[in-house]
Amino acid sequence: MQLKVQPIDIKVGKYKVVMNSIDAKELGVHEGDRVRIKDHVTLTAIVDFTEDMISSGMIGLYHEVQEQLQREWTETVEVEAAERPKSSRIIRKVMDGLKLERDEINELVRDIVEENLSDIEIAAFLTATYIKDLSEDETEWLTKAMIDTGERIEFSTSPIMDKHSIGGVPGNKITLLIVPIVAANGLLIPKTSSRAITGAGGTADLMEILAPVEFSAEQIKEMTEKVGGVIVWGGATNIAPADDKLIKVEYPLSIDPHCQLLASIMAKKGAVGAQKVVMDIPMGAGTKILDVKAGRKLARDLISLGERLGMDVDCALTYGASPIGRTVGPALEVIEALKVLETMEGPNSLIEKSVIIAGMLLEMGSAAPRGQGRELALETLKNGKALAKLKEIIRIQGGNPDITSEDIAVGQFKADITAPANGYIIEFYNKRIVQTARFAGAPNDKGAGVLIHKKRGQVVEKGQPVLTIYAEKKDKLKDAVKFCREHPPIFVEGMLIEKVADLKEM
Ligand SMILES: O=P(O)(O)OC[C@H]1O[C@H](OP(=O)(O)O)[C@H](O)[C@@H]1O
Ligand SMILES: Nc1ccnc(=O)[nH]1
Repeated sequence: MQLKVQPIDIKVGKYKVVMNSIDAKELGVHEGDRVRIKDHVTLTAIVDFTEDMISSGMIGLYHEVQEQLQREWTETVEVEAAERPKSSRIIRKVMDGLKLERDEINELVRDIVEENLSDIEIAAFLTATYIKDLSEDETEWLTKAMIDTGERIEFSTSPIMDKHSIGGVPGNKITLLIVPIVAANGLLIPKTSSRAITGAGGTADLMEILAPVEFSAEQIKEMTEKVGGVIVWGGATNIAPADDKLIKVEYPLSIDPHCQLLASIMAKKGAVGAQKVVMDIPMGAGTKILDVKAGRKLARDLISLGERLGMDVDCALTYGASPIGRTVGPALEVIEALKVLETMEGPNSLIEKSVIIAGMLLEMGSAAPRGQGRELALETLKNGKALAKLKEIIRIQGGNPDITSEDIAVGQFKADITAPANGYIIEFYNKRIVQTARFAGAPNDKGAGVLIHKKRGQVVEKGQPVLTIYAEKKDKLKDAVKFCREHPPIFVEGMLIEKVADLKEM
């Protein structure tokens, strides 16, 4: 079928076209099916429908397709129905709970990287693995395929250190302290982070307030060799490029399936050439890992996957049932982390967790004798060497090294959430805190988030502020306050959970 080209100058991150339903029917394609566009080059694209947007006889080409075809809009193209990629059958196999061959996993990852799969197909793959985990072999192949479809960094010195958190605990800004502590002690740590997955601010979202986070693999190597460390966004690099494409679909579902989490983290570590890695596994109610048993299993899986990739992995099971520190959301978290670096003033949960994990890295990298890593890490914080190193990292990434915690702006709209009764706070719901911060606009609105005044175990009086919500937009603040009122993130001893009068309502 010959169709006249209508350019649509929107980037959708995939080869996608819009067709009128009459033409689509004639061609025998449905939404989500593939068409082959034949011009001086041939490409396969995913079909979208919108009757009013495109008239019959025309085909809308999104930016990526136009770029590939390099044609003017007046021209026509030949369009024919195409088969779906083989990967959609492979995904079906995962949905049926069947084991995949290594070649199939390679093909699937290649199609993810080359944007040949729709978000619906990727969501089906992720959901299937959420319901039934991939085997150890499949997870190893997935990780290796993710590494092999991108660039790799090879350093000429060793050891190359790295850390990663599995996420799931709000306010986990520890990377901003750990990377400079480790680099200040002469070790190399090329840290790649993701943006928020289930939270309200990933490390990449935080670091972006201080400096650009988008660099090529080559630049990461160069910067790390110069100053000892970087904190960059993995998604901007061609390092394990499948990772961010999967995370983009995980984010709206708020899921991080076990095998995907392993592959996502370990592919990034493998691709930067990390040799000695510490994993932070936050545990407890409202986190990704509910108890010690599950935490130990994940630790074993991470260590064993590390062995398969030739990496030495140690794990820290950490307390995650309450947020780390007192802030959740990018700007608030950066302020809190900088204050600790500047003055050592800050919550113990943040300082202690950071120095313990930094200490483990210092010992693994032989920068501190066994048993003395924590002390050295604390000393590096106290004597200002960590702050000086963070400034070097900010400078080399192109940010302003003179920035202080005072310079960082939070959202101009704010509202307090007060205690509903007198008593001890006996529950603190992580997920509701994250949801509140997300309703307020985090992580995209950097100034949005939640400041926590009172934590679990503390006494409150009725009417006393427990949280302050910050937002950059008034409407978002309203949404966050409404959510918080309907789903209180804290529970004070003695509060009523629910009144039940009629069994029929249950
Ligand atoms: O949004 P949730 O799922 O909580 O966690 C995702 C965060 O956890 C990891 O932290 P880090 O890079 O080790 O500091 C990721 O890179 C990301 O920043
Ligand atoms: N799935 C993931 C969890 C935490 N960090 C990541 O990079 N990826």
